[in-house]
Amino acid sequence: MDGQETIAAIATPPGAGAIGIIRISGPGTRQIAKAMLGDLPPPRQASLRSFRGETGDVLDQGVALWFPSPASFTGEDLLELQGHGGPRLLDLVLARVLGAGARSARPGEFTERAFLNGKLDLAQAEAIADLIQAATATQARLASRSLQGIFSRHVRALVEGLTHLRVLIEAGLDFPDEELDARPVEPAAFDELIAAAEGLLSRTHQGELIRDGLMVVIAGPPNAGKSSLLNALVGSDAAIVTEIPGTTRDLLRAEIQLDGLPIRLVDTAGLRAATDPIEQEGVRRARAEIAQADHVILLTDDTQSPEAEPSIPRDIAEALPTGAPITLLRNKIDRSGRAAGVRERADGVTEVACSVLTGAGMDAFRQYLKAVAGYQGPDSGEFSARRRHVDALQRALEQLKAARDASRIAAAPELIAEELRQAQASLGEITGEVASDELLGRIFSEFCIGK
Ligand SMILES: Nc1nc2c(ncn2[C@@H]2O[C@H](COP(=O)(O)OP(=O)(O)OP(=O)(O)O)[C@@H](O)[C@H]2O)c(=O)[nH]1
Ligand SMILES: [K+]
Ligand SMILES: [Mg+2]
Repeated sequence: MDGQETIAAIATPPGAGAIGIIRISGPGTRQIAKAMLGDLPPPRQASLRSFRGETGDVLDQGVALWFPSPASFTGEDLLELQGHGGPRLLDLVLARVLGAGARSARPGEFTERAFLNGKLDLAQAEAIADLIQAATATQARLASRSLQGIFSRHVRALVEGLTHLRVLIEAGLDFPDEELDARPVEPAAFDELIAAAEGLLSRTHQGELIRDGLMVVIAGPPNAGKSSLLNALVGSDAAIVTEIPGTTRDLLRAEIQLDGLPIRLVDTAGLRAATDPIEQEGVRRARAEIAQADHVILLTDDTQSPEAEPSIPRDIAEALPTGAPITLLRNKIDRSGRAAGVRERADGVTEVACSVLTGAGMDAFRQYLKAVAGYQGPDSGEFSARRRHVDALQRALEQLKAARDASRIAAAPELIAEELRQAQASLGEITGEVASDELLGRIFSEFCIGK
């Protein structure tokens, strides 16, 4: 983006409100300010002004805030007009600004310019969107910390350590004849960096869990008690429960929080070879959800086969995304007589025995859900993070380990240097030093207009 165009947008939410704010940024802002306000207000001071139309008529009166470049949010000349919050009035004032040479801003374009002008890095820019979209107090608190640059500082510290290693290794490449320090960098030199990367990855994962949570799909044969489980977790009669098998056909979604961990629950149609076309479609949808789940809870009715060790059907196990756990929940133990609890079987399957109806074993099940996700509680979060941050850190960690392995077998220093260079590039994706236009487009299009 060239930053040559001047952009404008209404920055306050749609609808009537006490105050409505219009934001203008870019090289034409100064001209627009003079045309509409009569003069350029003193920088960074609230100034009462009339906002004038093309013929000099007063459209509104309010506070004008003038931030000359570079000391502004975007780094460009920026003007904020704070007038009355009537939607028609705001449209009028915006039309006037556009008529004076600005164009409508795209979603997130102000923040994108702030990023491109070095006012904040990419992780901080994402934190702005997270702050605005935060649904819980914890999410807001962590997004605010990311916006303050707490996450970015951790990433930068890692990059610094990495750069130090690169300098040592690449110096050897550039001056191979100098005998002074021709000894290869010890593998131990990588260990500290790898430990730091592992620590940051774990904290980033907590931040991602608190921001995005996970999707848990409740599946199993008809009448196992899937909808009853959804209702018990939600704490209300969200789903229809009857003793008739095949009650649920549509997918039913509900969001819950376990101790600050957001969980998107999906109740599904009972899995069986249905003849009814509506139920068939329900089963098809259930399978499609399983294929996208972060965790599948497979219910069985324990009164049906209390003696057997129920197995996980192969087709279900294979439909799951790689790495997503599947848990067997033996329900209705109030009637089968089994003791409540969580146990890991010899074949590696984790089994939860509980009664959704009486609540026996349900607390242990809730604890188990958190533990499987690796969630350490609301206080474990230090900053907000996204999936792409976790992925980038994971890649950097693998590249660091590859560099250490290469140094262990005394591989060519070029190889070690290349792994380190790639690790640094992975970390650079988080803060945006390395970012494709496609990635930027994806990130900023999620913003609201005027931000
Ligand atoms: N005794 C007992 N009955 C239960 C328990 N959980 C559910 N039920 C009963 O089992 C029956 C079926 O429950 P649902 O929740 O509708 O089962 P479902 O798996 O959603 O069934 P479909 O939607 O038809 O596939 C209902 O009569 C429930 O009251 C339990 O823990 N103990
Ligand atoms: K049912
Ligand atoms: Mg149901």
